[in-house]
Amino acid sequence: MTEQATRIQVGGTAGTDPYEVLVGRQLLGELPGLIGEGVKRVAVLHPEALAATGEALREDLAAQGYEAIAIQLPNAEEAKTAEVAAYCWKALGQSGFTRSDVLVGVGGGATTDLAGFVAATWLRGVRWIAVPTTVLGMVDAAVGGKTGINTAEGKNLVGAFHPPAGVLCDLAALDSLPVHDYVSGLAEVIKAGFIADPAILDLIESDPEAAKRPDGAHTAELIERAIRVKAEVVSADLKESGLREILNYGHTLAHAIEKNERYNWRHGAAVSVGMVFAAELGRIAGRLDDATADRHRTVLASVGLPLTYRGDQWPKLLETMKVDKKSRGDRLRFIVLDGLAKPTVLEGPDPAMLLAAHAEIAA
Ligand SMILES: NC(=O)c1ccc[n+]([C@@H]2O[C@H](COP(=O)([O-])OP(=O)(O)OC[C@H]3O[C@@H](n4cnc5c(N)ncnc54)[C@H](O)[C@@H]3O)[C@@H](O)[C@H]2O)c1
Ligand SMILES: O=C(O)C(=O)C[C@@H](O)[C@H](O)[C@H](O)COP(=O)(O)O
Ligand SMILES: [Zn+2]
Repeated sequence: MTEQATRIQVGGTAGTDPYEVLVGRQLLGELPGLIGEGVKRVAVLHPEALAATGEALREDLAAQGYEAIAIQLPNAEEAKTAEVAAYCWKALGQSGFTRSDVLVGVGGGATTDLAGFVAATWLRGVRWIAVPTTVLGMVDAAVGGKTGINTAEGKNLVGAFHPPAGVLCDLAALDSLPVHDYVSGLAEVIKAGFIADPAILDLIESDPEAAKRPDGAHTAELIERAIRVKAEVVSADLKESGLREILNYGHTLAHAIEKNERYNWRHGAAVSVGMVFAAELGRIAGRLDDATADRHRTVLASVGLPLTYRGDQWPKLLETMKVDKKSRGDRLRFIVLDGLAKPTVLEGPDPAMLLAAHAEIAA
């Protein structure tokens, strides 16, 4: 039975279909309503780590009369490849998936990015539902319709905007999440704090140890606040023609670090270093006050997120950053802060400025 859940609406403006993000416990009772009428087949895409969850969900859907299949994906970033997408297309083709059938992505951000991408591309777009099972998936990846895969040249370079029909954030899923992954997700929560909702930072600073636990006093509030930040931004600018770029705070360097580490760093850990870099860039550009720049280090370190990266890698990182999606021609663009919760774009910063900011994160 579905317990009382918090419902956050996304979209519904500028011609986009509205959908809801539900946050609570035991939410799977909501799934049939989201799957909708006249659906014959449902595919459950899940990572290896959630094999039992994926199979249980498949059995549940089969018991409800759907032709349900489970498609197991590799864990984490290994799922976000053209080969894995092709494997899914083959499974859907062999099962006769039509435009009236539905995909469900159950897992972390890597799983929902891949599941959403397969849904966006199969028959040029079928309905999909996100069931995020990590902090990061709940507060960021499953919301907003950015789907995609990586290529040899970099992170998320191929993808589509294809919003889900609904997002079910069952907080009970977080109980099995390794602490390393839990903390990684906090980087995106903290990002939401710096770009839009400083109350998030106050809550984490009030008890950093509790912030690292699913049973922490403020867990639900932190997750809901971060979702609201994301929902508001993507509702105003689904396709990133302007405002949505603020969600990329810290990501220009983060994606370059992830690629450089062959995706052995979690996304959130890289975003943590990327935000320290962006804060220094803002400070050096004369936009961000010292106290807010320093606060990045203290709040990120308080939950155990990294602040530095290997100093000898700068030329490679700079090269990779050139293919960041915010770049225009040869001009690099960064999200920086003009002050707390005042994100803005820094266009084509001087190379010396970038080097100086890099010196502040170089280990
Ligand atoms: N589309 C977007 O808007 C958006 C936003 C932010 C991040 N992302 C993407 O999200 C990805 C990172 O997502 P993530 O941090 O959730 O990592 P992840 O999806 O790689 O998951 C981390 C690990 O945890 C396992 N896992 C997932 N849920 C679990 C659970 N409940 N219990 C035990 N293990 C579990 C996974 O199988 C994986 O091994 C990156 O690829 C990033 O680019 C996308
Ligand atoms: O939703 C967005 O927009 C974001 O930028 C959120 C980011 O946290 C997320 O990592 C996103 O996948 C990055 O997108 P990209 O366009 O830089 O690949
Ligand atoms: Zn991110």
